[in-house]
Amino acid sequence: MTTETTSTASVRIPAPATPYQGDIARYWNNEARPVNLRLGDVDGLYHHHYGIGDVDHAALGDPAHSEYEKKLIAELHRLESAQAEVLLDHLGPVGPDDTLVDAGCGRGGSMVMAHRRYGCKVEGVTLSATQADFGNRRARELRIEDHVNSRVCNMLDTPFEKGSIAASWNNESSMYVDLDDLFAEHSRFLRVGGRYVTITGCWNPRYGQPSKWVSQINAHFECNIHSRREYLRAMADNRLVPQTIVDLTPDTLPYWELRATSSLVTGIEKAFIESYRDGSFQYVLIAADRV
Ligand SMILES: C[S@@+](CC[C@H](N)C(=O)[O-])C[C@H]1O[C@@H](n2cnc3c(N)ncnc32)[C@H](O)[C@@H]1O
Ligand SMILES: CC(C)=CCC/C(C)=C/COP(=O)(O)OP(=O)(O)O
Ligand SMILES: [Mg+2]
Repeated sequence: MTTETTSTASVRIPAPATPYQGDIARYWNNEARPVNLRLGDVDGLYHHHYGIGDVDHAALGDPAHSEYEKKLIAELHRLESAQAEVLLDHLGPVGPDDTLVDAGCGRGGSMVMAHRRYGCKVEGVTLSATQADFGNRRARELRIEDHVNSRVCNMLDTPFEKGSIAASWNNESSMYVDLDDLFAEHSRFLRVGGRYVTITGCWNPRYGQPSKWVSQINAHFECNIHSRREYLRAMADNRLVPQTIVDLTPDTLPYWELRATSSLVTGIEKAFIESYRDGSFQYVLIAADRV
């Protein structure tokens, strides 16, 4: 089912592997929310993930000031980029000759950051041709297209050679796939001793089952949030051994509380805030060694 069906400015578009993947491709092809585009416009790094860290209230200043909304957007963007920096901190030693894989790369903001930090190649895969075109256009504008490349490709079935990749990650993209299939593919293309990192939202087994808030988030994004237990079990089954697990829930709440006050709200803020507060949902980073 990987017949090429069409192509856009810079990418080949294989047929979706499943009807669900076709739905997700359409979802991201049509996505143009101001909360993502206006934040990306701040410095040209376009993210589709959330923020962590303390809000800088001094930088925000007086809410009555005419420049406040602009400052608020810059602050939300700063927290989202801080999230990506923390993910990159956990990739382990990476050199300029290495290649990294961003699985579910969105518009490519994290890929640019990884290349700037390590000078390495970064290969991104997304189901969305719009996103891959966007990421490749940004890479050309930044003159880093020889190092940063996005393609339309199922992250469960990539063209990367066995053992060829130094490190790889999923940043808020693992809730769209079966975790066994996902980690089998990372494990295949990662070299032994390589590093895998994910930042994800997962439901908390201590709560019992997915809460109504988690169900709302799934419906909002057409995704299927896994439990923390599923992550650890699927990693263990696929030669990925957790080295670091960080509960980022307390670090992401300030981002959501700030976002809920902005003009760019999308309606999903309450579900994140309530589920993080009631303990049914957690925002975690897991960094694992490929053994
Ligand atoms: C919430 S966005 C995260 C984007 C990016 N990681 C970031 O931090 O900005 C989810 C991404 O996962 C991608 N995705 C979902 N399922 C996928 C699959 N099976 N193969 C490749 N990409 C997939 C979507 O196309 C989208 O780019
Ligand atoms: C933590 C979880 C469960 C994430 C689900 C995946 C997702 C849609 C992430 C954010 O994308 P986005 O930046 O496009 O979303 P928004 O428009 O809400 O900012
Ligand atoms: Mg966003």
